[in-house]
Amino acid sequence: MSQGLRATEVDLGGLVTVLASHLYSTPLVALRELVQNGHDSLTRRRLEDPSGQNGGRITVRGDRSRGTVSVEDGGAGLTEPEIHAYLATVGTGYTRLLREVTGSDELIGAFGLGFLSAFAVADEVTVTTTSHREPTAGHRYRSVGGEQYSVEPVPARAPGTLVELRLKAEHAHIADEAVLRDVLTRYCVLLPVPVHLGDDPQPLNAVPVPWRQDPAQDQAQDPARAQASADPHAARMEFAARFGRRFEPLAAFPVTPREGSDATGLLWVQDSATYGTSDNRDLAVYLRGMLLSEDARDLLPRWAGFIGGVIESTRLTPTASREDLQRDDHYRAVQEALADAVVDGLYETARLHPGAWRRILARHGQELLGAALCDDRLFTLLADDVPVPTSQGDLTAGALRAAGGGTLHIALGTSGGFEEMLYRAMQVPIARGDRYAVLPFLRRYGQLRGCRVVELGSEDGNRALFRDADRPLAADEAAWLAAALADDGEQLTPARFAPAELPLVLVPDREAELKQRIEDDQADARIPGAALRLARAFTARTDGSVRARLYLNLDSPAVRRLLGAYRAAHPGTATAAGLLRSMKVIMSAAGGESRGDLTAALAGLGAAVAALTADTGTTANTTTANTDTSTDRGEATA
Ligand SMILES: Nc1ncnc2c1ncn2[C@@H]1O[C@H](COP(=O)(O)OP(=O)(O)OP(=O)(O)O)[C@@H](O)[C@H]1O
Repeated sequence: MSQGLRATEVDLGGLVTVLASHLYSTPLVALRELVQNGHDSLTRRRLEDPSGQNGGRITVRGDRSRGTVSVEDGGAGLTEPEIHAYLATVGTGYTRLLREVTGSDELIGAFGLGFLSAFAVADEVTVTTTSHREPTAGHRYRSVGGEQYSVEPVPARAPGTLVELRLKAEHAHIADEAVLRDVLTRYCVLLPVPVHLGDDPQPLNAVPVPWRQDPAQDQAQDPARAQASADPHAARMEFAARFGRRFEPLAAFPVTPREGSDATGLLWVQDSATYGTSDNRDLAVYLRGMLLSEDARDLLPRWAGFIGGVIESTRLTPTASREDLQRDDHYRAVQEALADAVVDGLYETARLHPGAWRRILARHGQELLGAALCDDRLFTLLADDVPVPTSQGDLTAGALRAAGGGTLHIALGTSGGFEEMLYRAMQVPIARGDRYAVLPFLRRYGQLRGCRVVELGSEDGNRALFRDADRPLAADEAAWLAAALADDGEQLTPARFAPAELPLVLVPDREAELKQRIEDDQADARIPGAALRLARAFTARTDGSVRARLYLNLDSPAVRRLLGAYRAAHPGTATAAGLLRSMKVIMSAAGGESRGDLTAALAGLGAAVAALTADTGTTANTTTANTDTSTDRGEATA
């Protein structure tokens, strides 16, 4: 076996295909790479010939009928040896060498790969170029597929380069002006050189970049920019409105360098009706003016689903495709800086732009509740402002507390049911603890402001609301009431509560409900094992046999009369009890709690009305009918 060193073979054809077609997520990236080469070439020319032409531009043209796109620059151009050494050599570029020599951080290219992406969209690529160092010589590079190429002399042109693509049939749409405008506006918005589409005299990237504005310099150079930098808030809003494709901005605030992060840019609150679980984070990252990542949402905090933005940073390291970022220390530093910038920006908005702040609270209330729990400063900012959904519409925690006489009332169930009715009767708003983040937010608010929190549906909460009856009922009375009023799984609990007009309240045991749901979900195998074990640990103390507590209000005149009638063996006792029971079942059905037999309850109601309006002679029959209904359910009767 040979021990000598051998050269690794490269299958150039395969490599070109991989690089051209699989490195980038979208073939449109080819446009970005060609515009970037134009920019670097203009920069090269300025660095090599500082006294020469100033400015320079890039022009992109599309011709749908011919199926071509061209990118032209007035930059440094290439000599023939440079064509061979840099343009046609994969992995080598003059741009990187130039950066190393000059230390310029304006140059974008680094890998010597970008040009190959032209072959992802084009069958044939032609490059016609004249170097500013040899202004009398012209060269034309031509390649079909990228694997082989030719270079021939052509008449000299003004220094610079014209790259022409003959598009593959499947990419012919790229030549459409609308497509080019859309893609290039986004790619080039931060490029310092003007990029023109066709003969349009207005560059695609003419929008003033608010975080790059220097009032003194702008005043000297451009009145429009000077105006923009005089009103930074208006300039930010305009940039955000133009850039944010999906949503209108409600407020925009700057990203500034801070410890470990050089990121600058703009963040804005999107005017989208988002919900707790929606993630509309939208962040574009630019490196030296070129779009690097269209969707860098992970740089934004997870809770900031309503934030859009643009940042630029020279410390974030791109992957070779320049579409994603290395997850290194700088990445994490920028993540922290952006979280701070969002919180600072929200503070600034609350302080300086109350109208916008109100709209943000109204639009993103639910998400902000969750966000407040993830960030202490945000919690402090939002604690008294953010709306909480309640039975009386959205209220701030402070208003909820004031209306509850200093207590925050929170329902744990999903529907109003009797709980809500109780509170309606008391005219106390009750927070919807089943909604996203409401319960933990209010618990924390209660701690912060030192106020009582009653969670209705939990044992503790119920105890706080329904005072124990001070004198227990006689055993036979309690047993009779339970039989006459409670359905299966309901535990009758004599109590005292306001308002006195309310005779009874059925409060489902939310923990038992949860247990039931977990068992059902498990039957459907929807809960993964680990989650199920956790949930079970939580519901272990609930045996599940008591699904609801039926609180009987001993302060209620109706209940007192009923007990008096029972003690006096009044003939209407069973009718009256049946009426209350029917009312309970009907109301819980109306509240979305299907407990008890609704049909029997409705029939019971009819029977009671009949009994109450009957002649004395027929009362006994009706009472018997009601008694029969009870017996059918296997319960004791009076
Ligand atoms: N329009 C142009 N004008 C002058 N030189 C060019 C032009 N386009 C490409 N080149 C030369 O060809 C080289 C290779 O270009 P290519 O786009 O493949 O890589 P790059 O720009 O150097 O790096 P990257 O892969 O990071 O974009 C460049 O470094 C530059 O020297």
